[in-house]
Amino acid sequence: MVVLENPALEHLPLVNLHAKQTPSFSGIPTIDLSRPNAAALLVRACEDLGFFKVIGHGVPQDVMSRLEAAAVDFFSRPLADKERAAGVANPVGYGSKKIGPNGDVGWVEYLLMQVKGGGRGAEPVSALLKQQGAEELCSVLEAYLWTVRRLACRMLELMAEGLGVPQRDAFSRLVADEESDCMFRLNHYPPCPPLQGMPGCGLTGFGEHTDPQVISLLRSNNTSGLQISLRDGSWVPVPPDQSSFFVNVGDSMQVLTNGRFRSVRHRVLANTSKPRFSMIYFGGPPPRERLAPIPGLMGEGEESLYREFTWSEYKKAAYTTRLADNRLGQFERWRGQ
Ligand SMILES: C=C1C[C@]23C[C@@]1(O)CC[C@H]2[C@@]12CC[C@H](O)[C@@](C)(C(=O)O1)[C@H]2[C@@H]3C(=O)O
Ligand SMILES: O=C(O)CCC(=O)C(=O)O
Ligand SMILES: [Fe+2]
Repeated sequence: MVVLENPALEHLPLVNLHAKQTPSFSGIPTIDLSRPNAAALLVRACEDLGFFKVIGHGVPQDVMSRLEAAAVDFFSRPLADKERAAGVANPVGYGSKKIGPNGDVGWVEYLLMQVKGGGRGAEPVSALLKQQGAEELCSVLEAYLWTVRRLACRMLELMAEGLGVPQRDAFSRLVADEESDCMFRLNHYPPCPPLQGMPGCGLTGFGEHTDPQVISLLRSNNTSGLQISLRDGSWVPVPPDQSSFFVNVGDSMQVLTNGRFRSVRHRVLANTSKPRFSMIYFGGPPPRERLAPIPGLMGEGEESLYREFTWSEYKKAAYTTRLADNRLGQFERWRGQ
């Protein structure tokens, strides 16, 4: 495996590892999708934390490990090869250290792809990859995206059921549509030695942020680094588990539930001894979709916390922000009144 070229550590953001702890935190909820109480537990986790771990998900282990192996192989190529094979990220393609267009950086290299129709192929990056000898990555990607999209829809249906929304596909239809704007990301965080002269500081792999989409499904290898933020602003580590999925509620889901589900802030710290590989499916709505609270969820006289906007407007606005910004803030109705 190659380590990122030109590390320039001094330009990467640091975090204080001695920051406030939360003694009362009872751990990341683990939900077994094969159990009959899954719908109620999903709702509780989305309301409390906006984050949970999923077991009994039905995605075959070999699909996950084959994709990881293909990703490890891709990231081990020379930089010029990776850039040629995927194009330089803008925003899709291969990126190293630079995240997004507005000056964010992290100790990470990645492959970001647009996913057609929620999970029916990662065009056009995969077309390029195929030409460049990454056939295994493309074929296993197809199988992975197909199963992970099904999993996303199943969880979104269970959430609707758990919330008592009569229309079972109220959320899932958004990521299942032919026009759905989903993305897929492979991240590689090389190990980073402890910072000399700065004890208690860690290097940021991927800075704190919320995901703009409806739902994100993350699978990683067994290397730690992911953290989530609780309501009091403290950070808690997420123990890695390569056989499970970790799911976060995105900004769009917070809007669809009028703030009942919480879009969780999360970040990744570089690990000092082992590389971390993660793969994340971001389920997003069709560009023209109007995002507003689901009517069946609104109490009598309840008003939307947000002014109405389309996913395409939200995504465009997101790309003018820095990672850590509160992207939903500018769409809140009562802001500044
Ligand atoms: C700094 C940025 C990177 C990002 C686009 C943005 O301007 C703000 C949102 C970022 C994010 C976070 C979740 C996903 O990783 C991502 C693909 C997304 O949809 O929004 C990234 C964007 C990116 O890396 O292009
Ligand atoms: O790589 C990870 O573990 C999380 C990355 C992430 O949050 C993202 O890509 O949006
Ligand atoms: Fe994220």
